[in-house]
Amino acid sequence: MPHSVVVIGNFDGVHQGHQRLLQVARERAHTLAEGGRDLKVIAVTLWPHPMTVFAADRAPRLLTTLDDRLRLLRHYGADEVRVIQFNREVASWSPERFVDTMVRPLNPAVVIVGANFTFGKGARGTGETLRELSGGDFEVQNLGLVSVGGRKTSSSFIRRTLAAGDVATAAHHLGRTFRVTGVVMVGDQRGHTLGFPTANLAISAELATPGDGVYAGWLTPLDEPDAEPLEAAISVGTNPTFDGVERRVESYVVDRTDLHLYGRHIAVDFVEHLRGMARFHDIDELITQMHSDVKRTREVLDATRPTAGVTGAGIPADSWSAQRD
Ligand SMILES: Cc1cc2nc3c(=O)[nH]c(=O)nc-3n(C[C@H](O)[C@H](O)[C@H](O)COP(=O)(O)O)c2cc1C
Ligand SMILES: Nc1ncnc2c1ncn2[C@@H]1O[C@H](COP(=O)(O)OP(=O)(O)O)[C@@H](O)[C@H]1O
Repeated sequence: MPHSVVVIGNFDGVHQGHQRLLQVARERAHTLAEGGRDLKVIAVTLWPHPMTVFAADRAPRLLTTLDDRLRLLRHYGADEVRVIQFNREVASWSPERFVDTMVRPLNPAVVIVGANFTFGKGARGTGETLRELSGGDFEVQNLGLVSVGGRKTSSSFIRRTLAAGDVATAAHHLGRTFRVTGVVMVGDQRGHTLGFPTANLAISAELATPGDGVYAGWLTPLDEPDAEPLEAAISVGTNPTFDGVERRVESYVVDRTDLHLYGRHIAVDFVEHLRGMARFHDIDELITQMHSDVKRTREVLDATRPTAGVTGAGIPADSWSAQRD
């Protein structure tokens, strides 16, 4: 069996730190080429998130689905992804057993992990443990955490910035805009009356969503090959003006009246936070505010327009949540 380059992690969000790991893995795979061929880069990831197994009520809302995680890991450099189904049994493995079962069979020449990586029972194993357990059979490369704008990139930091509505900072750490996907649901049928029809997505209990507020972003139909991202003013919340109870992501595609989006699979990419969600006592005030949101949306997006063939998230359409239906 030829050697491989292995990267291990949760990889939630496949953020800039994860991307760096994959980039270094690709470089090593090239330098260590055997018989004129780069070694295979294998990403090993855990699913579900370990916290789901130990304290489901404290499990984080994830930045992407498993499906998108796999797609993104491949996009950023993995040739192959191995998913370890995480459960109490796997969690109880000693670091030795973890390495013997999950790492050695991949015949790594080098294993690359991030500085905050832990594994094995009680998360006792670290990069250093991995090095001791290698017995010199493979090299262990322990990478420092990537920082963006003076803050260390981590999935939990990105989750916090999203919860606070700071989608621009989340995007800097993700290396692309934060994206929510889903099938357009029927809402309260009020949007058309207000002059702002919105494509509504239900909010998943398992996945992260930006905090309540109004955002500028992009709506991309995923079930239409080569669909261009459309400018959108996005509202996240319960529509407090109308005493709504259900939290939703509602996107108004700027200046379009010809869209039929019910039942369509779409992606919504968040570019910038415009304001907090407000409760208006007069509907005309809401409408006036929405006009100004749309104006601001145009200004923000004109400055960040993605290039052709690239999704609103800033990466090629076929690498990211593409045409799944
Ligand atoms: C750009 C934008 C801004 C919005 N801002 C608010 C707001 O501040 N307060 C509020 O209650 N609803 C807000 N909404 C949500 C509207 O109330 C909602 O889209 C409307 O009630 C239509 O709901 P429906 O899609 O279920 O028919 C906003 C929607 C958009 C598109
Ligand atoms: N510019 C647009 N942006 C978003 N959706 C639009 C637009 N134009 C038409 N639509 C369609 O209108 C529907 C939303 O209408 P709306 O009155 O807001 O009802 P709902 O309460 O179901 O959201 C969307 O699902 C979509 O099919």
